Amino acid sequence: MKAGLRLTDLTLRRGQTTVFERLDLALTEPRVGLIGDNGAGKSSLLRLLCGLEQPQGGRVEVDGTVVDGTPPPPGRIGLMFQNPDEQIIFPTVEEELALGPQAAGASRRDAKAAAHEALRRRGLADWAPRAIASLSHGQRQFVCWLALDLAAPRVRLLDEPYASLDLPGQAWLREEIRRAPAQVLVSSHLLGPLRDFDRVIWLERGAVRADGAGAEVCAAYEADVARRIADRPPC
Ligand SMILES: Nc1ncnc2c1ncn2[C@@H]1O[C@H](COP(=O)(O)OP(=O)(O)OP(=O)(O)O)[C@@H](O)[C@H]1O
Repeated sequence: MKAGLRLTDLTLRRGQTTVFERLDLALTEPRVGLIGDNGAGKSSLLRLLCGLEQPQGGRVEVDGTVVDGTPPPPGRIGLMFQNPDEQIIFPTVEEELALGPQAAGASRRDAKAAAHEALRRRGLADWAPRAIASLSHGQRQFVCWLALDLAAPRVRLLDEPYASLDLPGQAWLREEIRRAPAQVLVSSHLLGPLRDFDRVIWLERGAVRADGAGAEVCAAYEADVARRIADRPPC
Protein backbone atom coordinates (compact mmCIF):
# COMPACT_ATOMS: atom_id res chain seq x y z
CA MET A 1 0.00 0.00 0.00
CA LYS A 2 1.51 3.31 -1.11
CA ALA A 3 1.26 6.20 1.40
CA GLY A 4 -0.20 9.33 -0.12
CA LEU A 5 -3.26 10.93 -1.63
CA ARG A 6 -4.39 10.48 -5.19
CA LEU A 7 -7.21 12.06 -7.19
CA THR A 8 -7.75 10.45 -10.57
CA ASP A 9 -9.91 11.86 -13.37
CA LEU A 10 -12.00 13.56 -10.72
CA THR A 11 -15.19 15.42 -11.53
CA LEU A 12 -17.28 17.24 -8.92
CA ARG A 13 -20.44 19.17 -9.71
CA ARG A 14 -22.71 21.07 -7.39
CA GLY A 15 -25.97 21.92 -9.10
CA GLN A 16 -25.06 23.94 -12.17
CA THR A 17 -21.50 24.54 -10.94
CA THR A 18 -18.66 22.32 -12.11
CA VAL A 19 -16.11 22.49 -9.31
CA PHE A 20 -13.57 20.00 -10.78
CA GLU A 21 -13.47 18.53 -14.28
CA ARG A 22 -11.20 15.52 -14.75
CA LEU A 23 -8.67 16.63 -12.15
CA ASP A 24 -5.58 14.48 -11.54
CA LEU A 25 -3.31 15.02 -8.53
CA ALA A 26 -0.94 12.83 -6.54
CA LEU A 27 0.15 14.22 -3.17
CA THR A 28 2.94 12.47 -1.29
CA GLU A 29 4.93 15.39 0.17
CA PRO A 30 4.77 15.79 3.96
CA ARG A 31 3.54 19.40 3.70
CA VAL A 32 1.29 20.60 0.90
CA GLY A 33 -0.36 24.03 0.66
CA LEU A 34 -3.52 24.91 -1.26
CA ILE A 35 -4.05 28.50 -2.33
CA GLY A 36 -6.37 30.36 -4.69
CA ASP A 37 -9.26 32.79 -4.83
CA ASN A 38 -12.56 32.30 -3.03
CA GLY A 39 -14.49 29.53 -4.72
CA ALA A 40 -11.43 27.99 -6.40
CA GLY A 41 -12.17 24.58 -4.87
CA LYS A 42 -9.80 24.33 -1.88
CA SER A 43 -12.39 23.25 0.69
CA SER A 44 -14.03 20.94 -1.84
CA LEU A 45 -10.72 19.16 -2.41
CA LEU A 46 -10.23 18.62 1.33
CA ARG A 47 -13.81 17.42 1.76
CA LEU A 48 -13.39 14.92 -1.09
CA LEU A 49 -10.21 13.56 0.47
CA CYS A 50 -11.88 12.80 3.77
CA GLY A 51 -15.05 11.44 2.19
CA LEU A 52 -17.44 14.22 3.19
CA GLU A 53 -18.17 14.82 -0.48
CA GLN A 54 -18.61 12.25 -3.25
CA PRO A 55 -17.45 13.00 -6.82
CA GLN A 56 -19.63 12.41 -9.87
CA GLY A 57 -16.68 10.86 -11.67
CA GLY A 58 -13.19 9.58 -10.99
CA ARG A 59 -11.55 8.28 -7.88
CA VAL A 60 -10.08 9.50 -4.58
CA GLU A 61 -7.55 7.29 -2.81
CA VAL A 62 -5.89 7.66 0.58
CA ASP A 63 -2.90 5.39 1.12
CA GLY A 64 -4.11 3.15 -1.70
CA THR A 65 -7.68 2.79 -0.34
CA VAL A 66 -10.55 4.23 -2.36
CA VAL A 67 -12.60 6.82 -0.43
CA ASP A 68 -16.19 5.68 -0.92
CA GLY A 69 -18.19 7.59 1.68
CA THR A 70 -17.81 5.05 4.47
CA PRO A 71 -16.07 6.57 7.50
CA PRO A 72 -12.26 6.10 7.34
CA PRO A 73 -10.71 4.00 10.10
CA PRO A 74 -9.37 5.98 13.08
CA GLY A 75 -5.83 7.08 12.45
CA ARG A 76 -6.00 7.44 8.67
CA ILE A 77 -7.21 10.96 7.85
CA GLY A 78 -8.80 13.88 9.68
CA LEU A 79 -10.09 17.35 8.80
CA MET A 80 -9.83 20.58 10.76
CA PHE A 81 -12.91 22.42 9.53
CA GLN A 82 -12.89 26.02 8.34
CA ASN A 83 -15.65 26.74 10.85
CA PRO A 84 -14.86 25.25 14.30
CA ASP A 85 -18.56 25.04 15.09
CA GLU A 86 -18.94 22.43 12.32
CA GLN A 87 -16.24 20.29 13.93
CA ILE A 88 -16.77 20.56 17.68
CA ILE A 89 -19.50 18.30 19.01
CA PHE A 90 -19.02 18.25 22.80
CA PRO A 91 -19.86 21.04 25.27
CA THR A 92 -16.48 21.15 27.05
CA VAL A 93 -12.85 21.25 25.94
CA GLU A 94 -11.80 18.05 27.75
CA GLU A 95 -14.68 16.04 26.29
CA GLU A 96 -13.90 17.26 22.78
CA LEU A 97 -10.21 16.44 23.13
CA ALA A 98 -10.90 13.00 24.61
CA LEU A 99 -12.89 11.95 21.54
CA GLY A 100 -9.90 11.02 19.35
CA PRO A 101 -8.12 8.81 21.89
CA GLN A 102 -11.41 7.12 22.78
CA ALA A 103 -12.17 6.43 19.12
CA ALA A 104 -8.73 4.82 18.90
CA GLY A 105 -9.58 2.49 21.78
CA ALA A 106 -8.44 4.33 24.93
CA SER A 107 -10.60 4.07 28.03
CA ARG A 108 -12.59 7.15 29.00
CA ARG A 109 -10.22 7.77 31.88
CA ASP A 110 -7.06 7.44 29.74
CA ALA A 111 -8.56 9.58 26.99
CA LYS A 112 -9.32 12.36 29.50
CA ALA A 113 -5.80 12.07 30.93
CA ALA A 114 -4.37 12.42 27.39
CA ALA A 115 -6.52 15.52 26.85
CA HIS A 116 -5.31 17.08 30.10
CA GLU A 117 -1.69 16.28 29.29
CA ALA A 118 -1.97 17.83 25.81
CA LEU A 119 -3.35 21.03 27.34
CA ARG A 120 -0.78 21.07 30.14
CA ARG A 121 2.15 20.76 27.69
CA ARG A 122 0.88 23.86 25.91
CA GLY A 123 0.34 25.91 29.06
CA LEU A 124 -3.44 25.60 28.74
CA ALA A 125 -4.22 23.31 31.70
CA ASP A 126 -7.03 25.54 32.90
CA TRP A 127 -8.90 25.12 29.61
CA ALA A 128 -9.92 21.51 30.34
CA PRO A 129 -13.28 22.17 32.05
CA ARG A 130 -14.13 25.23 29.99
CA ALA A 131 -17.34 25.35 28.03
CA ILE A 132 -16.73 25.58 24.27
CA ALA A 133 -19.38 28.30 24.22
CA SER A 134 -17.12 30.44 26.43
CA LEU A 135 -14.22 30.38 23.92
CA SER A 136 -13.54 32.89 21.17
CA HIS A 137 -13.53 31.76 17.53
CA GLY A 138 -9.72 31.66 17.49
CA GLN A 139 -9.62 29.71 20.74
CA ARG A 140 -12.05 27.19 19.21
CA GLN A 141 -9.60 26.82 16.33
CA PHE A 142 -6.92 25.89 18.89
CA VAL A 143 -9.28 23.26 20.28
CA CYS A 144 -9.91 21.90 16.78
CA TRP A 145 -6.17 21.57 16.12
CA LEU A 146 -5.59 19.91 19.52
CA ALA A 147 -8.46 17.49 18.88
CA LEU A 148 -6.93 16.55 15.54
CA ASP A 149 -3.51 16.20 17.14
CA LEU A 150 -4.89 13.86 19.80
CA ALA A 151 -6.72 11.81 17.17
CA ALA A 152 -3.31 11.60 15.45
CA PRO A 153 -4.36 10.65 11.92
CA ARG A 154 -1.58 9.96 9.40
CA VAL A 155 -3.03 12.66 7.13
CA ARG A 156 -4.24 16.00 8.51
CA LEU A 157 -6.31 18.33 6.35
CA LEU A 158 -6.53 21.92 7.60
CA ASP A 159 -9.08 24.24 6.02
CA GLU A 160 -8.16 27.89 6.62
CA PRO A 161 -6.67 27.14 10.04
CA TYR A 162 -5.16 30.63 10.39
CA ALA A 163 -8.36 32.51 9.61
CA SER A 164 -9.15 33.66 13.15
CA LEU A 165 -5.77 33.34 14.85
CA ASP A 166 -3.89 36.34 16.21
CA LEU A 167 -0.17 36.70 15.44
CA PRO A 168 1.02 34.61 18.44
CA GLY A 169 -1.59 31.99 17.56
CA GLN A 170 -0.40 31.86 13.94
CA ALA A 171 3.19 31.35 15.09
CA TRP A 172 2.03 28.66 17.52
CA LEU A 173 0.11 26.77 14.83
CA ARG A 174 2.99 27.01 12.34
CA GLU A 175 5.25 25.37 14.90
CA GLU A 176 2.65 22.71 15.71
CA ILE A 177 2.33 21.90 12.00
CA ARG A 178 6.10 21.87 11.56
CA ARG A 179 6.47 19.26 14.29
CA ALA A 180 3.41 17.12 13.50
CA PRO A 181 4.31 13.52 12.67
CA ALA A 182 1.82 13.44 9.82
CA GLN A 183 1.24 14.44 6.22
CA VAL A 184 -0.40 17.86 6.42
CA LEU A 185 -2.42 19.68 3.75
CA VAL A 186 -3.17 23.31 4.52
CA SER A 187 -5.59 25.50 2.62
CA SER A 188 -4.91 29.16 3.38
CA HIS A 189 -5.37 32.73 2.20
CA LEU A 190 -2.50 33.65 4.51
CA LEU A 191 0.53 32.80 2.38
CA GLY A 192 3.36 33.32 4.89
CA PRO A 193 2.97 29.94 6.60
CA LEU A 194 3.07 28.12 3.24
CA ARG A 195 6.13 29.72 1.67
CA ASP A 196 8.55 27.18 3.06
CA PHE A 197 6.43 24.16 2.10
CA ASP A 198 7.97 21.81 -0.46
CA ARG A 199 4.81 21.98 -2.47
CA VAL A 200 2.00 24.48 -2.92
CA ILE A 201 -0.84 24.09 -5.41
CA TRP A 202 -2.59 27.17 -6.77
CA LEU A 203 -6.14 26.30 -7.73
CA GLU A 204 -8.03 28.48 -10.17
CA ARG A 205 -11.67 27.66 -10.86
CA GLY A 206 -11.07 24.01 -10.00
CA ALA A 207 -7.93 23.56 -12.12
CA VAL A 208 -4.27 23.62 -11.16
CA ARG A 209 -2.85 26.96 -12.25
CA ALA A 210 0.59 26.37 -10.67
CA ASP A 211 2.19 23.57 -8.69
CA GLY A 212 5.66 23.70 -7.17
CA ALA A 213 7.82 24.99 -4.35
CA GLY A 214 5.91 27.14 -1.86
CA ALA A 215 7.96 30.31 -2.29
CA GLU A 216 7.60 30.29 -6.09
CA VAL A 217 3.91 29.43 -6.28
CA CYS A 218 2.96 31.96 -3.57
CA ALA A 219 4.97 34.67 -5.37
CA ALA A 220 3.31 33.83 -8.70
CA TYR A 221 -0.15 34.05 -7.13
CA GLU A 222 0.66 37.38 -5.46
CA ALA A 223 1.95 38.78 -8.75
CA ASP A 224 -1.21 37.66 -10.53
CA VAL A 225 -3.41 39.27 -7.86
CA ALA A 226 -1.40 42.51 -8.11
CA ARG A 227 -1.89 42.50 -11.92
CA ARG A 228 -5.62 41.92 -11.59
CA ILE A 229 -5.96 44.76 -9.09
CA ALA A 230 -3.93 47.10 -11.33
CA ASP A 231 -6.14 46.20 -14.32
CA ARG A 232 -9.39 46.90 -12.49
CA PRO A 233 -11.31 49.86 -13.85
CA PRO A 234 -11.38 52.77 -11.37
CA CYS A 235 -14.50 52.94 -9.17
N1 LIG B 1 -22.97 24.28 -0.46
C1 LIG B 1 -22.70 24.60 -1.72
N2 LIG B 1 -23.66 24.53 -2.68
C2 LIG B 1 -23.39 24.83 -3.97
N3 LIG B 1 -22.19 25.23 -4.40
C3 LIG B 1 -21.21 25.33 -3.51
C4 LIG B 1 -21.40 25.03 -2.12
N4 LIG B 1 -20.24 25.22 -1.47
C5 LIG B 1 -19.35 25.63 -2.39
N5 LIG B 1 -19.93 25.69 -3.61
C6 LIG B 1 -19.28 26.07 -4.87
O1 LIG B 1 -18.20 25.17 -5.09
C7 LIG B 1 -17.10 25.88 -5.64
C8 LIG B 1 -15.85 25.60 -4.80
O2 LIG B 1 -16.07 26.09 -3.49
P1 LIG B 1 -15.04 25.85 -2.30
O3 LIG B 1 -15.75 26.16 -1.03
O4 LIG B 1 -14.42 24.53 -2.47
O5 LIG B 1 -13.95 26.98 -2.62
P2 LIG B 1 -12.75 27.52 -1.72
O6 LIG B 1 -11.57 27.64 -2.65
O7 LIG B 1 -12.59 26.71 -0.51
O8 LIG B 1 -13.26 28.97 -1.35
P3 LIG B 1 -12.99 29.91 -0.06
O9 LIG B 1 -11.58 30.45 -0.23
O10 LIG B 1 -14.02 30.99 -0.19
O11 LIG B 1 -13.17 29.08 1.19
C9 LIG B 1 -17.48 27.35 -5.72
O12 LIG B 1 -17.90 27.61 -7.03
C10 LIG B 1 -18.65 27.45 -4.77
O13 LIG B 1 -19.55 28.45 -5.21
